[in-house]
Amino acid sequence: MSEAAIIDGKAFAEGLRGRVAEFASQFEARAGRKAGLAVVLVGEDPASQVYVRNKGKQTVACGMNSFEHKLAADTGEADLLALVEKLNADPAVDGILVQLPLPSHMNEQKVIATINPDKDVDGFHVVNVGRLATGLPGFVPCTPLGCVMLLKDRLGSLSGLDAVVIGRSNIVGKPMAQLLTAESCTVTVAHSRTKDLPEVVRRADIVVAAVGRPEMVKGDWIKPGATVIDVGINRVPAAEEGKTKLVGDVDFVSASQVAGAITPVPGGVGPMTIAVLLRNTLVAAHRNAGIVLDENAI
Ligand SMILES: Nc1nc2c(c(=O)[nH]1)N[C@@H](CN(C=O)c1ccc(C(=O)N[C@@H](CCC(=O)O)C(=O)O)cc1)CN2
Repeated sequence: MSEAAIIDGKAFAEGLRGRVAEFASQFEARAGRKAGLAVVLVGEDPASQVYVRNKGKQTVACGMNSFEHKLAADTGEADLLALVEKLNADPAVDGILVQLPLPSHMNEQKVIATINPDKDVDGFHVVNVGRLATGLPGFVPCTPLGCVMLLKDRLGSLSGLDAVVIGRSNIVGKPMAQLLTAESCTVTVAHSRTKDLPEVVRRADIVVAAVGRPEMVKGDWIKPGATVIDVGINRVPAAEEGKTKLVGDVDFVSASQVAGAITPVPGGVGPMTIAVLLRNTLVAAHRNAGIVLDENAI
């Protein structure tokens, strides 16, 4: 059996950002203003700080406005809600994203529910969750939409394929299952209580691992030739004393001996998250300005 093809999410994300930049420039010419994304960070979580910095840089690089709001970790929930309301009312802001996780004294659901669904470029608001579930146009969470883009780029049509999604989070597992169902896959959602998980995974043409457990999915769980999408980003100790490294939820070394194609970590799904966020922001800008956009062209 030959080694799996590597699905290069970093390169795909770069191409997507290039298309966003082209359409962003056309939007500016037609609307007389740039599309704008507001990102709110509460606290000093180091990983979140990096993600927010990268979001700002990539937004500007695509020719859109970036509005960053950094709040102290002890900010009251009411103050965060007031900021979100202000951004809802700001016509320069097309997309609003509150970086997760929030400090434990804040109610994430309440904060997300305060975002105007038509500016909710994360696709986390229940209105957008409902739109996705019923096939209405809305916003789809960035990571699962990025996974589907990679899958369609690799496989073309997904129709009739057996897919297993491991993990049932609101951010990845559940929307992923709905997107794959919309692509006419036969979808199984597996989780910590699934009986004989390796056997369930072995039936799948497409495996999406989003469970948050380092290298849990082993090569002998994978059907030969299957496409494996690894959403996990786990920091673990490296061989060298005192160092760490990133690994996914899939044991890459054994899985890549069996799979037909696989996303690496880093450089697979991760870079798609921000690229899709920029795409969603541009879509929001067109909808908010009443300008028609062929959303499939981006
Ligand atoms: N409001 C949101 N919060 C969070 C989201 C989200 O989509 N919306 N997702 C994650 C974090 N995230 C973006 O916010 C994100 C995660 C990972 C990457 C990425 O490019 N990962 C790289 C590795 C980066 C590294 O070296 O640490 C990769 O996998 O190649 C981008 C964005 C949680 N919060």
